[in-house]
Amino acid sequence: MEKLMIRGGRPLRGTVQISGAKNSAVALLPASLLAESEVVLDNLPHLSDVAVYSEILQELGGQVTWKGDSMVIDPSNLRSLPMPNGKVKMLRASYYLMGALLGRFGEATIGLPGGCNFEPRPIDQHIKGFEALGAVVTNDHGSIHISAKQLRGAKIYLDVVSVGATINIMLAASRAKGSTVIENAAKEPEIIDVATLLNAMGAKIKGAGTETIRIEGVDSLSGCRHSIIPDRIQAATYMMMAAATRGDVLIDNVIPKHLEAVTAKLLEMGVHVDELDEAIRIIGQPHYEAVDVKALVYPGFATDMQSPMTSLLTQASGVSILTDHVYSNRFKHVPELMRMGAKIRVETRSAIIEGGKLVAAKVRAADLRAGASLVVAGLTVEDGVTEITGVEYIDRGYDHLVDNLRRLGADVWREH
Ligand SMILES: CC(=O)N[C@H]1[C@@H](OP(=O)(O)OP(=O)(O)OC[C@H]2O[C@@H](n3ccc(=O)[nH]c3=O)[C@H](O)[C@@H]2O)O[C@H](CO)[C@@H](O)[C@@H]1O
Ligand SMILES: C=C(OP(=O)(O)O)C(=O)O
Repeated sequence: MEKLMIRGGRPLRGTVQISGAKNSAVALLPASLLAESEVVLDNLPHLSDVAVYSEILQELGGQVTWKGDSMVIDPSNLRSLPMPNGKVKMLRASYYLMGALLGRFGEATIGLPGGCNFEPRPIDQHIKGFEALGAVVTNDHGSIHISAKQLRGAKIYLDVVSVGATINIMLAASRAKGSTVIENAAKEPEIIDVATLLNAMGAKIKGAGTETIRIEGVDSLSGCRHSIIPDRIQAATYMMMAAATRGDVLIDNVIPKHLEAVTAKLLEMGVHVDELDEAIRIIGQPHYEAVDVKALVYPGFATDMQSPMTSLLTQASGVSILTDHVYSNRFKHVPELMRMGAKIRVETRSAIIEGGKLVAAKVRAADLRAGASLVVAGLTVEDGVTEITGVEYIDRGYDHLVDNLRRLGADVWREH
């Protein structure tokens, strides 16, 4: 069993480079399967989710070659093989194979997805979208079979704003006959990134990033080169680490606009934040005010950032209330933070956090962002060593974490 060990209490100082976005990468990799020739993805993060996805692409007959931070994907010999089990269960984002294979081959059989299991993650809106495009969808003991002789464009209103459903429908509709309109679409930057790749492949998608997306289906898509947007969740986590340790860190290679919700909250707490063109500098302060945070769909404060934010709020004076309107039970980090001395109470969809010093403890990351929250917390602890297990979850979303933190002056290492 691997552990992440942190001897905290040192202000982080220096520069950290943010890699490409995991939540874009895991949608762009399946999107590349829609092309009939080579796709090159640049700025791809070296994460376990990306490694698993590249193995899935190879199982389907794709050829995958890493070249530094770029991946060359040759989908010309691809088939739509049934994938009821195995690697698809290791990832939430394996559900994008449904839209991609349906678009390319008119057929897909994919096991229900895995990923971080903080609460049920339904796909009813994805299925509603595929059915509206004319596909027949059946569930055979947890394996979803989707087929259509000919996908036809349709008007689809999403009952809930879903990033996954918006992207999955865009993937399939790119190859449908006629026009598709997605109403009440999600607006996350990762959706724009997927639409940018698909358009570079020859798709006709307009309105990505707004609540109405229009897709004119095309007969075929071809290869292209695309650079992935920076990871806003990783960037937000480093912003919180810098603030929590009262450090001074330049978070480089980011799109500050994608981080506005977190920047606004840090400023409200009293953190010094400088927004530059492609970087954000965080200068920690001795005193922070408690603030209330609501996790919402974009451009609101992302649900993926709320766990590390919980740890930062333990460093503020007074009581903060953090409410998650996307996933009401995403609080698996709270009992572990309480082992570290945090005073937090969870009521319905809110964590009520009273500021105070944390102590070293042995804790377990129950999911990816819960893990990130324990790292933020561990970095603040002045005496002793915090031991974090469940490191495999953290590896899903933070590449070169130990190296990055060490370069910023943290005393952090991994142990078996
Ligand atoms: C809106 C939001 O912040 N989404 C985040 C969420 O996306 P993720 O893809 O998990 O979630 P969605 O955006 O799809 O879902 C948002 C909400 O809609 C519900 N839902 C979703 C699909 C569906 O078919 N039916 C349904 O009821 C979900 O239960 C959830 O409450 O986690 C991803 C990875 O952690 C992030 O990249 C996304 O930014
Ligand atoms: C939970 C996350 O990932 P996934 O949806 O891929 O499980 C995340 O990125 O915070």
